[in-house]
Amino acid sequence: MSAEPKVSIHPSQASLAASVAARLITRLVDIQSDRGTATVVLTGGSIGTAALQAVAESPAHTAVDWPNVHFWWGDERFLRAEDPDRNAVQARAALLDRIAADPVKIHEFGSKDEFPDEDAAAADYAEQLAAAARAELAADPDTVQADPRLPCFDILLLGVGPDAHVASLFPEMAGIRTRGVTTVGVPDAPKPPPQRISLTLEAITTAQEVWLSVSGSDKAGAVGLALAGAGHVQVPAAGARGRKKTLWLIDQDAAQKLPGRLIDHDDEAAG
Ligand SMILES: O=C1O[C@H](COP(=O)(O)O)[C@@H](O)[C@H](O)[C@H]1O
Repeated sequence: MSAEPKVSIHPSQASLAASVAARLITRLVDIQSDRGTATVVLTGGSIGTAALQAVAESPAHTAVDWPNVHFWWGDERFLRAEDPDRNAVQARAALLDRIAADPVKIHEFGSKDEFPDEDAAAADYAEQLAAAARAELAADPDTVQADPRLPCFDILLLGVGPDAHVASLFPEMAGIRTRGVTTVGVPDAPKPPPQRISLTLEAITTAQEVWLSVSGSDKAGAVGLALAGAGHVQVPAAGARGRKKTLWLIDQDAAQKLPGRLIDHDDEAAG
């Protein structure tokens, strides 16, 4: 089960980041009003980090019950814990250190300070995820999990690289082909740093909602191919879909090669 992509186009990178932030705040409030807690999977990258900063700067963010939000990551760069290039370090500066998040619910990937290599850190994250899934089920036996090894991800945020990579799953490489596990160590990413850790595509597609945020003309080709229905091994972003919603939030520069049938400037269409 996966949702067909919907596309929302924004005039600029700044308005895109503000829109992602506003949507995220609104959805978290909605989810928490139903269930009390919410689970979001964060991304690194330019727009992902700008959107988190926009959340922190929005007066509306106080409507979210932040101590009851779980934060996971779709991928991480395998570096020392406080390296400024780590996605978690950037997310902390942009948002997590500025809200009342519960440290126990901030689930970072392990670092080079703790693990000998990216495979060991990936295995540890898979175990953290599985433990959270077990705890979720114990707290509410009616929880419907898409995969018993994973907690229910309400919203999973992704950026997209110019080569169409998502998380740290790069075209034609082993990570995007990996099946049967929830996380994967990436020893040889073409984008620095080479050592990374990522959720697998199977894990990403368990999310209820997958939101891909993309800005810039250098990514227009990747967006066009992904939305034209390319294969996920060549174009990983094409395979990133949510079970209930797949939402592409892009700016006009990234929309230049969008298949015509998908162009809809009415933002509500992607709601
Ligand atoms: O390295 C990464 O790149 C992608 C895309 O980043 P962007 O700066 O081109 O938007 C990001 O989604 C991923 O989390 C990150 O590790």
